[in-house]
Amino acid sequence: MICVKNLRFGYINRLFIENMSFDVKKGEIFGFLGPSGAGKSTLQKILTGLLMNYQGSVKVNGIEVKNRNKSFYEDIGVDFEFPSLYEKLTARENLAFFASLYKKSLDADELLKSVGLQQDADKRVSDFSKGMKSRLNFIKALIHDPKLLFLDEPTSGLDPSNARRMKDIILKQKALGKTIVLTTHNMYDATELCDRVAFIVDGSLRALDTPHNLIMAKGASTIRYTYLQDGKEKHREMAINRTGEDELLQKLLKENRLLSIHSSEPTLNEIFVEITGRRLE
Ligand SMILES: Nc1ncnc2c1ncn2[C@@H]1O[C@H](COP(=O)(O)OP(=O)(O)OP(=O)(O)O)[C@@H](O)[C@H]1O
Repeated sequence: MICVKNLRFGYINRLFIENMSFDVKKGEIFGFLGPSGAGKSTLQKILTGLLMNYQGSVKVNGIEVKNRNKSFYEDIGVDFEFPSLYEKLTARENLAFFASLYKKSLDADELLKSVGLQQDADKRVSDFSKGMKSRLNFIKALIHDPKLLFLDEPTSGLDPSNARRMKDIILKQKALGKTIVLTTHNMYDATELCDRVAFIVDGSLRALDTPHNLIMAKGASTIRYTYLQDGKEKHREMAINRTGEDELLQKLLKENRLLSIHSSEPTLNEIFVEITGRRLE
């Protein structure tokens, strides 16, 4: 769906992105994960044809982005971080306007309902809260039923229940066969939503794999168990792949003396720090 080869790009004289290559497959949720200023939005802008003076090849839907024409956007939905809505129009009027720019359009009421804005459909956007605007901006990206969605920080600024609603819609879009490219600094979102994530730092791609592989490649998970000894609660921690060698654990299991046992994997955040030497926040 997306094929980037030897991409090079700079805002001024100096190259910011040097020789980056990656593919995004049809039907996957692909995440750019990185700290502020890493280049996530820059990449999104290149992929969506907003920054055209790149070198190398960037093909989206089979089209070299530099040579895009108007129909390029028929199959692309974009929800970038700052809402781009007409404040004097109502939510419904905004959707009708944006739908008129495309050949195809979905039912506006259904979309408004999906993000809990059905009661606010006829209110002016100027009277919307930040979270309401961001939900409307999100369905604006879906109005023409695009095959490919670009989302910039889709859950940022949303309360937990609306963030959940947004993530469910993203997963539903994937189930419909859509390809989704999203940026985030939120490792929980990346772990939950993304089939594959690219770690981006200072305009370069430092790792690219499934969240599970990235986590598992960096050593075994640990287990922590608690038991009673001489009337006192004690605990012990060890690598999950060494449990067979732990005589105490075998003994406690045999004597039914374990009080609790937990496993803990490193988080994607810890892996990010280990690979890139940088924190996500
Ligand atoms: N229009 C521009 N002109 C010059 N430099 C820019 C421009 N836009 C972004 N940059 C620089 O490019 C770098 C990457 O910015 P970008 O917005 O892509 O980062 P990001 O990873 O999306 O950050 P955030 O998570 O804060 O949105 C930063 O150093 C930024 O200052």
